[in-house]
Amino acid sequence: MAAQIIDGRAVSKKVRQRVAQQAAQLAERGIVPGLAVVIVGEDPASLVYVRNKKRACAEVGFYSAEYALPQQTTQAELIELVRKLNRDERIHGILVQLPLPPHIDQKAVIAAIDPHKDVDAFHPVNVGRIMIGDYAFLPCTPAGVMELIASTGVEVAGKECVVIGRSNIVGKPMAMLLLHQNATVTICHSRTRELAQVVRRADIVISAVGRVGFVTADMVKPGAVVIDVGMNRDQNGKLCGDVDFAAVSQVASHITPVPGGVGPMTISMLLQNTLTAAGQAKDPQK
Ligand SMILES: Nc1nc(=O)c2c([nH]1)NC[C@@H]1CN(c3ccc(C(=O)N[C@@H](CCC(=O)O)C(=O)O)cc3)C=[N+]21
Ligand SMILES: [Mg+2]
Repeated sequence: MAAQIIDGRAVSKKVRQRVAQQAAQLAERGIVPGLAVVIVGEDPASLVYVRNKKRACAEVGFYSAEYALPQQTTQAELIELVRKLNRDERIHGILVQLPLPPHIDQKAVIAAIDPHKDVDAFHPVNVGRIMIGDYAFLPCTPAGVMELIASTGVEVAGKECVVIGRSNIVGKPMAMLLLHQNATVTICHSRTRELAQVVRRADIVISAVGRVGFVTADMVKPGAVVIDVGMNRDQNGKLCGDVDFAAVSQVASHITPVPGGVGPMTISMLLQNTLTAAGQAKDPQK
């Protein structure tokens, strides 16, 4: 039987409706949530994401400011802008689009962001808070994945969850969110032995590898939930995930498509975090 397709755009729309309602309530207190998006260089894919984020902000009634800096911007100049945004009262969330050009130290830039405005949850303070389960900001992509799993009605507690990929942005925080919901979590990576066998144990598989066709049908336990975080381009330049969707959807119980799965949720959770940041900011009327 074919898997149920998890509609990331539909789940995303619900989250954005909730965010828009709460933004309207904040507006009564004179607060308009504001997001600054900073991009260095002209990577066409990054420019598309930035445009999507800007549009999403407008849809939920947020203020947004875009800073498009030239490729040759120095680290000092970028950090100076970040510090200016830290002080800017209209801005509640700061997103510095990654990756940055190779001459800029990503860690130094992330560390310069005020943790209260770090809506990506990449700052070491926020990463640490995720680790101990005491967080204001959820890491956007993993949080989006949790919402998608919740939308299936499949219980996470006690389940075998396998995360493929160990990045600081997806794999590691993903494992933490699953653990906080009492899953049994395994993280697989390029050095994992018998990866297919490990993945086959999973009730819930989350792939964040970055390789077309990495997750094949033989690696998936019948009835498993399969979440595809991959964002790759195939030979024809078409956006696709890590999962062999046609074959795996014959084995899984629920599966996310790419596009239309995790991607739209990432932006919704970014909006959610910006709203949270604005709600915790000082009330301008007091
Ligand atoms: N500081 C930082 N934070 C990020 O969150 C961040 C980043 N840097 N750098 C780049 C990645 C990538 N990312 C995406 C967000 C939404 C979609 C998205 O909406 N995708 C749509 C399709 C988009 C299309 O058609 O190209 C979908 O999957 O349906 C994709 C990718 C956020 N990122
Ligand atoms: Mg997607």
